[in-house]
Amino acid sequence: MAVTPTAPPSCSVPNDVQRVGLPLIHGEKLSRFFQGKEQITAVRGLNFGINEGEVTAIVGESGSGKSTLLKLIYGLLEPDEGEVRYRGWRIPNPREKLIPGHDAMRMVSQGFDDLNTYANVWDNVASQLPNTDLDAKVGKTEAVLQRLRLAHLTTQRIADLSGGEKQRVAIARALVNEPEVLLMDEPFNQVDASFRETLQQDINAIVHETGITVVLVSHDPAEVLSMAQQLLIMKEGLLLASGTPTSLYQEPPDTYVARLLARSNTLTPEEANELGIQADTAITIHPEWFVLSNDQPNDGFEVLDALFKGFYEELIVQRGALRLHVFNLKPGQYPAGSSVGLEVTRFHRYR
Ligand SMILES: Nc1ncnc2c1ncn2[C@@H]1O[C@H](COP(=O)(O)OP(=O)(O)OP(=O)(O)O)[C@@H](O)[C@H]1O
Repeated sequence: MAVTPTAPPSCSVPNDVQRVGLPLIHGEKLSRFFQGKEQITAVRGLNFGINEGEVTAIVGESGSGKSTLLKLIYGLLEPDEGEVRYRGWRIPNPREKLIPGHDAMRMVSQGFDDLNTYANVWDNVASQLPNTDLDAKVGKTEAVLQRLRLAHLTTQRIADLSGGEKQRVAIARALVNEPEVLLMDEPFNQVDASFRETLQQDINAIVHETGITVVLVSHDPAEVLSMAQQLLIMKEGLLLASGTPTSLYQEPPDTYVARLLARSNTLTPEEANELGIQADTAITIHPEWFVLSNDQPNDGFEVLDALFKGFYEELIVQRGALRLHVFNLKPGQYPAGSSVGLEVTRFHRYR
């Protein structure tokens, strides 16, 4: 939903004029450089929109500019070019605001730096609220601790918690002020798979119940494919693509996106031809877009390795110079050294 006219926020920039009709968060020609021995381009020329009440994930390989973009959205860094707007109002930069960070947003950074290690869970969260209304302070703290499944840990010191529990406290601390936007840098980095799933479900439920907008950074898209409505894909400071996880997964706009989202196989036209596919440009075949069989003993691929993944295996197979990654849903059927026939059920052609 596009932004409609509103009064300026408490942290508005003098003389700024609201631009209506934009998405909730709108970035335009946004660039940020750092001075090292040489100039480092952290983000360059980004144009993007983030919708209200959705989860948006910024994904990309290490050093692609994800954290820098998150800090520019929050107002912790000043853009060198371009701007970011929230509800059509420009986000103040650190020179324009005494305590940097937009008033309607809260950020959970990597490494729990904001938590007071020697205080208990309750005090870490409650300290975010003023003492002007003590009943409200207690009620809100209790509610958010309950919501994040921390009610049984209120008297524990942060130092005695697991990484996953600390992450929940950091999120509770950010949410207790009822921000309109929650920004999170690698929120699932230090947590195991089963913990990650329940935390994702809890965040999704909070988005659903409160209408909060969530923007998170992840270097591993597999973590966020199921929870984000939009992905912003970064590479070397550029916004390479944006869209829904499904559309970007099924129809990747280029080979970087295909590799990032699906650990996909990228084949030259000559390699595609070896699989019986006529192509003028590179093609992509995701590892699950194959049917495996024992039917081609002379024309099969040699299994170089069978990597155990639980209910499936990732086979690394080779025929001549052509090497592929293929998923096998019947672990143990094609051990290393055996031969396997492959039929391609689907492939993606780049335009
Ligand atoms: N304060 C800084 N001073 C100098 N260079 C910086 C600074 N912050 C970021 N950079 C550089 O900008 C580029 C983008 O960094 P950024 O942290 O935004 O990437 P990222 O995608 O979040 O990486 P990661 O996934 O490894 O955290 C990198 O080359 C980084 O070294």
